[in-house]
Amino acid sequence: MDKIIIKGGRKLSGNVRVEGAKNAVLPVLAAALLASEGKNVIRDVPNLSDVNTISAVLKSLNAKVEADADNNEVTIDSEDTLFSEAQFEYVRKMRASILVMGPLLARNGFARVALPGGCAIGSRPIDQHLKGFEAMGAEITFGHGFVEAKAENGLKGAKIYLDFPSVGATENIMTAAALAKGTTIIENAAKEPEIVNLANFINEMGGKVVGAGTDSIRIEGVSKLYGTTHHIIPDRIETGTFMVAAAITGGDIIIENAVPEHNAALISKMGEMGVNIVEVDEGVRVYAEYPLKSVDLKTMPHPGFPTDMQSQMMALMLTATGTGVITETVFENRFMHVEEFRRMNGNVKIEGRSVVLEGPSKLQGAEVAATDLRAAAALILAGLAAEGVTRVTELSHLDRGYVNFHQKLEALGAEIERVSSEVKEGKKFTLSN
Ligand SMILES: CC(=O)N[C@H]1[C@@H](OP(=O)(O)OP(=O)(O)OC[C@H]2O[C@@H](n3ccc(=O)[nH]c3=O)[C@H](O)[C@@H]2O)O[C@H](CO)[C@@H](O)[C@@H]1O
Ligand SMILES: C=C(OP(=O)(O)O)C(=O)O
Repeated sequence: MDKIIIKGGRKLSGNVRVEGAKNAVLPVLAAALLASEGKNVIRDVPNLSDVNTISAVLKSLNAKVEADADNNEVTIDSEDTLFSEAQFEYVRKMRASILVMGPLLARNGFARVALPGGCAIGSRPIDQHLKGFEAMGAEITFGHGFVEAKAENGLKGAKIYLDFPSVGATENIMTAAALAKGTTIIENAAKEPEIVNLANFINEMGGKVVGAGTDSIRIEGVSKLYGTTHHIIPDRIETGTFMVAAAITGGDIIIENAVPEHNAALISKMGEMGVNIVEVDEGVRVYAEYPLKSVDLKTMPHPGFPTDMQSQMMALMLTATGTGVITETVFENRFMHVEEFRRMNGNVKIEGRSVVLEGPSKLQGAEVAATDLRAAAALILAGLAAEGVTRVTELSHLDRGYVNFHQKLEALGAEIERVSSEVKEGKKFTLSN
């Protein structure tokens, strides 16, 4: 079992470059299945375990997938007839596997996908995805742990109002509608930058999608889509995580490839805390000096504050002065990391869907376990600011969404290493509590 070991107290400085966005590449690789002629070449693909998982799903569906990890490129050839079933072994590993449902339904008129079930951050139902498919004429059935959608006479365009601007439902409905007969309108659609990225990709394949990035998306179905070359947008959550890394250490770093407009809510909140974030030619510069002051924040669908930055901001707020309240409105159970922060002497308690922080906490290094992807990053961030040594385990979560996270932090001056259980600790530097 790997662990990351951090000796806190170093200010970070220098430049770091963010990768292509995990949450943009997963729907794009699934949507590549829509092309029945020509190959799709996807560029700026991050080398993540989730990308390996979605690639395995595509292969299991009879697509040919070639990864060139050195050049961050994946090529997908989905010209042959596709199989219609996505197995539990993939969906269990990664919920985003459900995103093949829209493209399969569009291509084959049938899709059978293992039900994803809940995960560490909440129950995460898919009713809004299915409501969209049903409105387009699919019949939905459940059995033996699978959900099936069948549209024997093909999908028809429809007007769909989402109860909540679900990212996944918006993506799945967009891809299903791309090859449907007629026009589909998604109202109360998700507005995340990753939705715009997916709409651009569908259009590059020859589709007709307008309105992505607003709450009303219009998709005119076309009869065929063609392989193309597409670039993935930079990862706004990796960007945000490095913004917090600079701030929590009182450091000064430049994040290359960052797109500030994608992180407006985060930049505004960090600004309220006293962190300086300025646009520079390469991306953004982030610098901070203690003491930071605590704020209140509430996670919301984009352009609100992103739930995927909630745990990292909690780490930062632990080091800030005053009382802060974080309210999670997107997922019902995304506070598993709170107990781990308490093990690090964090003064934080859960009150319903909020946590209350009384700061600053004098963070102490401890052994902690990552409970989900962003919690993994947040615990490492807390370790950068803690007194003594922090050991973070359960790193499979981290590897889903961050490329070379500890190497990037080390290059910025952090005292950090990753060891596997077979290797003795303290290879690079002397670690003691
Ligand atoms: C691969 C990917 O892009 N993952 C992101 C995506 O997840 P994902 O697409 O799963 O997130 P959604 O926006 O769909 O989910 C948000 C909320 O809506 C609920 N819901 C969703 C669909 C549905 O049919 N019914 C329903 O009730 C979910 O349980 C959750 O409480 O957006 C989330 C919200 O920004 C991010 O945290 C995830 O990192
Ligand atoms: C929750 C996340 O991802 P997923 O939806 O893939 O679980 C995330 O990226 O923080």
